[in-house]
Amino acid sequence: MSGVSEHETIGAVALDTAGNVACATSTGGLSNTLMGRIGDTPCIGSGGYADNLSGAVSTTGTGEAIMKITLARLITFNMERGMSPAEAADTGLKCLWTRLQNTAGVIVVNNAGDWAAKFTTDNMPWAAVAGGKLYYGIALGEVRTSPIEDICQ
Ligand SMILES: NC(=O)C[C@H](N)C(=O)O
Repeated sequence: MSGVSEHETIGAVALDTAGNVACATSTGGLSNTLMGRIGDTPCIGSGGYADNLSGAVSTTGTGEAIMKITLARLITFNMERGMSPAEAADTGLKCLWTRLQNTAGVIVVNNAGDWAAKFTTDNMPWAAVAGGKLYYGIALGEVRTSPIEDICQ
């Protein structure tokens, strides 16, 4: 992310065989913030949100902006209204830019197993496993695939 020092935020979203979705987000926060700053990561609806009715989201970016629009909840709300994970993520990230001129990255899975990794930052390392395949990338538009067996040796 341009101009912002990050400390390795890691997120995960998952769907199990019983139809349950889950999200997890961990972060070292941002540099040069006030002592005691909490940030968005532990705030439900901002750093992450999961609801079996729609799907799960994990976010990374500037916590103050993400919290102002409760980005993770906004994306699940978009899915509740019928959007795919990719559309819901793009719409949420567009809102973050339009309202606050801020960028972020998100990973999303819905309760049907469709998923998306979207970001408006310069890049975001991401990976997904679905249908026996590994998908991964870093740069905008980069989607590489490899058979799951290749990484399970
Ligand atoms: N890189 C990050 O995701 C930082 C985190 N969202 C925070 O503001 O604390």
